[in-house]
Amino acid sequence: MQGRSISKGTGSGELLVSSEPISFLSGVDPETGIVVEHGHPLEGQSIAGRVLAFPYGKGSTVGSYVIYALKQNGLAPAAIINTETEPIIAVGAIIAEIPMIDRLPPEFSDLPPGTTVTVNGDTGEVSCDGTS
Ligand SMILES: C/C(=C\C(=O)O)CCOP(=O)(O)O
Repeated sequence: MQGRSISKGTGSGELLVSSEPISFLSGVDPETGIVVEHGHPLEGQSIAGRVLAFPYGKGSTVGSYVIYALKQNGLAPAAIINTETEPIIAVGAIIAEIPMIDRLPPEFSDLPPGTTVTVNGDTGEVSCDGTS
């Protein structure tokens, strides 16, 4: 599936999908990689090593730095997919060198949980590697 390149590089992992936006500052613990926002659909789940898909970022601009801190701590997502990104997530992914794309076709939402996907941030493509 073809999307838009945001941050270069290639990353593979199990798809973790949030129907809701994510605030990295105060919403994700950079020391554990776990979503800690109360009531968030991903609350309690680790984003480390996953291909993290969510609509777009929300909250503080400091979220870019939290994404960088996650990478420094070895807890970053393998790649990020947004429906339509905005500067906080895009900057975080670029400075942390996390592959990132957005603007995928609607069929992307048909991929079942547990699918392993590869995100190519150079070309903007995502490919399905199978289910685990
Ligand atoms: C630079 C900021 C905070 C800090 O140094 O901790 C301000 C961030 O402003 P937001 O309105 O939260 O983006």
